[in-house]
Amino acid sequence: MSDRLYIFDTTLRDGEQVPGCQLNTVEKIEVAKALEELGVDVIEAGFPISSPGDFKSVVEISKAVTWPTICALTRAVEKDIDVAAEALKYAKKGRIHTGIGTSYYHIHYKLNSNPDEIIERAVRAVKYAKKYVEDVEFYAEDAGRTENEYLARVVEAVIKAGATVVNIPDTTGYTMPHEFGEKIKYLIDNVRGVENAIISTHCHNDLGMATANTISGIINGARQAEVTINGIGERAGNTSLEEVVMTLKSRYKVLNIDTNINTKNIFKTSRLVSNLMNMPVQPNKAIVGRNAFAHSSGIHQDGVLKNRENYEIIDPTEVGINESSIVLTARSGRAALKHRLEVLGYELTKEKVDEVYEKFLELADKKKDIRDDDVVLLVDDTQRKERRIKLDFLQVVTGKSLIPMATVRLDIAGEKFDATSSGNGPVDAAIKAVKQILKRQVTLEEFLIQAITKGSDDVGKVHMELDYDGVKFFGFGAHTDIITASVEAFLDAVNKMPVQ
Ligand SMILES: CC(=O)SCCNC(=O)CCNC(=O)[C@H](O)C(C)(C)COP(=O)(O)OP(=O)(O)OC[C@H]1O[C@@H](n2cnc3c(N)ncnc32)[C@H](O)[C@@H]1OP(=O)(O)O
Ligand SMILES: CC(C)C(=O)C(=O)O
Repeated sequence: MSDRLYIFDTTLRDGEQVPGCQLNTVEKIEVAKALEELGVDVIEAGFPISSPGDFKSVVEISKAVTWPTICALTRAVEKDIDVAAEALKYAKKGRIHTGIGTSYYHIHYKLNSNPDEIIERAVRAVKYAKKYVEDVEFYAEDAGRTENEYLARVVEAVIKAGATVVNIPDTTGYTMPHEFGEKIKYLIDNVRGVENAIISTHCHNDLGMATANTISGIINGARQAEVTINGIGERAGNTSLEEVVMTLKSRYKVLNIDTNINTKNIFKTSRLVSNLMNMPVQPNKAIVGRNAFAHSSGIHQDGVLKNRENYEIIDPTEVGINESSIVLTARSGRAALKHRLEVLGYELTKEKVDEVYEKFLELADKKKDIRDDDVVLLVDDTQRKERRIKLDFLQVVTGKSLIPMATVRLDIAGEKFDATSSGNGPVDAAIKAVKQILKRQVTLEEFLIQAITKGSDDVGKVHMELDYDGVKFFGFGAHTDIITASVEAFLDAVNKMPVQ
């Protein structure tokens, strides 16, 4: 039979401690409702004594949320507990989360106390909170750096005092997975009455091991994990909800542990939190980062297109992402390009794909990522080769305090023609040189240049409208060099005119 892990979300408390991530009450309610929809068991809604705004948020979240337990944080201080209890009065299921530091540092340098006095304060706080609510969670702050024998004494005492959940935080993110796992196992094996409480993990990510430590704690008997969306939280952050949940889901056969999380809501909740808190998700963040299901190198893309599971351990739809993405870069191969062409509606022969691929590599070496627009332009560009009048060569001299000059060589039905011209700008000089060769009376009626995306490495798109003998001809060109794009657009229109 499988075991159940309770998910305790502290995005609205530990996550919200991050500078710049503070939310107002309305925003907090929106996040709380999303967390409820996601299926978390406990929402830590705030630290009510800390400010009137946080107090109000805990009150309003308690009213707005239907079934998850609403938790409020306190110190081992009676006034904190009174205020938390007051804030939780509308919660259908309320929990007070109280606690105190237990490491040598915290006892001596933060609390100016001693180990026995800390146990007394811990017990007093739990008993005091029990006057208000049945569900009392105790945290042994900095448990990660607390000696196991002493920690076991603290845990035993608070469970005896009535704690229903005991949180073993690695507050400073100091432990390694084997140490954290051993700590949890030590408590499970040595604390009398441990079966009367749930042991919880609350790991910070200072050494990048928050998720590994949490999983190690779970393997060793913890049955509640304290997590945040996107792993946000004090300093380097907390354990991320999505990483823990998807580890349990992906490695179910080994771990045999369930959660109540509706994983299909993970991505949208991640984006909601990121947007409301102005906290971008790093692109390579596991599960929810922009690149978590994006494949950019040719060998991987080919593998994914043959069978997604060659390079993906999670089906992106399981976390609410529509599909894996194949990102075209200079490291992509023909399989990826062909796939993109097909998505865009092009069925090209192998030879044609090879031709487009060569152009694609030239462009991809200049431009960081290739978008659909670029691919369309590349196909158009290879078709351009079949035209009667082609641009063979273009050289432009331009700059501040210089007269712009352009030299153009055109290939007209296999014969080469050169011309040089000045102009009031480099485009004007180039078009004048082209006109010298063509000797046609064409008028440029409209000229539009656009950058397709955003970077200075972008492809410039040029649209032109020419008038020849009272008839309009439209031309289109695209290139990372806008003067080349302009000449190509001009020639595109000219190629559509009747042959002289
Ligand atoms: C590890 C964590 O993430 S814990 C949660 C951290 N979150 C926050 O701190 C946000 C909310 N905090 C606050 O709003 C304020 O710090 C308050 C309201 C709690 C206290 O404010 P102040 O009374 O001005 O105290 P201040 O913040 O300067 O110092 C904290 C005091 O609490 C004591 N303290 C710290 N933790 C605990 C605890 N768990 N139990 C009892 N006392 C504690 C400190 O020793 C210090 O006491 P001292 O002034 O006698 O030395
Ligand atoms: C208050 C506790 C649970 C905490 O946030 C920590 O120790 O990191």
